Amino acid sequence: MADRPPRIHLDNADLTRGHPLVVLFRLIRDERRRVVMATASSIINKIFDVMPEILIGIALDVVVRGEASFVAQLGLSDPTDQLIALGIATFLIWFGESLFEYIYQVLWRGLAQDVQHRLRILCYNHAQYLPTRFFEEQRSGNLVTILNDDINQLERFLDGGANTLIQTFAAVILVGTVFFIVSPLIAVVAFLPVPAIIFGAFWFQKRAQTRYDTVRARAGQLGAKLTTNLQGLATIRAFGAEERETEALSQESVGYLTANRAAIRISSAFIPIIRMAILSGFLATFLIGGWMTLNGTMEVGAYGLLVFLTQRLLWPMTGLAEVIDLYERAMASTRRILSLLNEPIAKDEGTHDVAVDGRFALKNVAFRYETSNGGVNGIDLDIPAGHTVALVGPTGGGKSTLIKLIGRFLDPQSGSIALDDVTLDRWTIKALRRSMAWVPQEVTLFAGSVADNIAYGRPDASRDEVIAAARLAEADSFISALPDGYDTSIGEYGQKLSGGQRQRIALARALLLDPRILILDEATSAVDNETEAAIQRSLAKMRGQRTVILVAHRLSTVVHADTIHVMEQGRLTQSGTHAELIRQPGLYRTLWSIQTGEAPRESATVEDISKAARS
Ligand SMILES: Nc1ncnc2c1ncn2[C@@H]1O[C@H](COP(=O)(O)OP(=O)(O)OP(=O)(O)O)[C@@H](O)[C@H]1O
Repeated sequence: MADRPPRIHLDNADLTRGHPLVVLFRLIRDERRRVVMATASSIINKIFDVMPEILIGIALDVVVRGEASFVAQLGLSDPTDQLIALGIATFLIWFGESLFEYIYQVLWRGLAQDVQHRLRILCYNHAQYLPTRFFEEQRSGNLVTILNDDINQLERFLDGGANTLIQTFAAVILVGTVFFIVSPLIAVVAFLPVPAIIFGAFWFQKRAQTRYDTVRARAGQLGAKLTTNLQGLATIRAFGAEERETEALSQESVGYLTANRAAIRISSAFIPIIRMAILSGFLATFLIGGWMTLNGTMEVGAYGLLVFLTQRLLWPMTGLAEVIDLYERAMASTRRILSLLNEPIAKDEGTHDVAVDGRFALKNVAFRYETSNGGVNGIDLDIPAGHTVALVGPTGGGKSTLIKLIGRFLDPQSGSIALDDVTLDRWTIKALRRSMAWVPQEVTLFAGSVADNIAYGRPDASRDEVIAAARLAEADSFISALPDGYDTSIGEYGQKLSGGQRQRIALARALLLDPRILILDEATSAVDNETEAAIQRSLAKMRGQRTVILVAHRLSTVVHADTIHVMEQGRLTQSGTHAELIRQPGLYRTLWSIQTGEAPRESATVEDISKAARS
């Protein structure tokens, strides 16, 4: 079944309602038959498991009472025949026990694997649709911990916990029945510790619960710190911060360790306490049964049977402690998993899904981040189809926020953004994603070949189409020079690609989509002059064919734009062509002077200026 793709519920509302355990069962509701078979195998195995004790009692009965024994009453009068029959029964019982142990192990552990597989895919899939804002507030390492660690905790519980619970319950019923048949008096005495054990288990569970919640939260923090540090290893090394970071990580690790110790102190106390309760039940059977046998009111075989069975009844209950321990850890993890699944996904309620022209109209758009005062305010902006529009301005001015709003990765809190006269919330997300291609500053390359990476948005693209896109992005010549050309593996070679080469692959990837709208988010900030010039040439070739929105710090990138908008403190403060802006006093002219190192000449052509800026 693990091969079957899991049923994905994007709307998890009805799936994740209720107690975590109920949610787990809901998750495997289509596996009812397997659960029933696994439960039956656990019970049958338990029946076989208590049989040897009964056989010991019967064997004692045979050797003590001979021809008057219980087995003799079944028709086997010769004690030797009785022993042989008992031997055969013992063999069959052990064989049956082993067989059903194998079956329940395979079934329960298989189910545990399926549950973890389904939850992992469900969570990952859900995470992909969460609003951008969620990730800006979460540390991604915490998400990795949920997807890995927390789901593994759950698997550990399901692996053996369900079986232990069922078998303990079955043992109480089975052994209790035998006890009541043989001696109701001893049955009552032997069962006296059971309520104490169950009470103890619940007492323990209550105390353990909060401690395990802390353990899981600490595990999330530790995972987040580890991920951040491993990703930023180059920076740590460059600043010689290794010792400081080891100390910081050690503090997180100590936090996790301390939380675990608190949980361990509670969980370790359970078995010794339960052992004392078991001792009282065992002693009662031992003494009262012995006294009754001495008095002749109980057979030796029955006495032996009860003494052995008390162990069978009470000892497995110590296993409850371990199960409750696993259960508490698993439920703490499940609560974290469910809190992720209950995060509302980004709204996709639009229905408009037609070919896109690429015309934007923003009216009085405002957006403010909850966790800072940053954002954008009062944005009025028209972007005609096929125009190249640039956003420039100081850091923190709101450029990235604005393009996230245009791409509908964020929704404005007031005002409206329309694409081709239809507000963004009325478009399907699919249509928006299909029409806009992004070239980010930080390029992510995935495992696979260079060609696979260029074709990431259109896996069905032919090799010719991939090469054409690479040519347009001026990436073809360096890709052809790689050891295996377009088939060069990114896994083996990715680290060796320069920032500029990665950037050109990203541009090719975007161009292969042939989007109506191309968004370059500081795509040229960190690249060499040659790559910047190459990207400029690519953009020049597609002028008028698609709407291009580019965010840039380097003004040389934007001189050719049809309109340049300057953003400061979340507002648009200047708009115009390069030639217009350079002539007016304002931030653009100041930035230009700083970047070129000279005051602009009014007669300078765009090409002159561009050259000056790049030199
Ligand atoms: N995820 C976030 N949570 C809270 N505040 C944010 C977040 N992202 C940005 N901000 C704030 O919003 C404001 C605008 O940021 P934004 O990233 O849009 O500016 P920018 O012009 O793109 O800057 P840069 O040129 O440095 O990329 C800043 O004050 C920033 O601190």
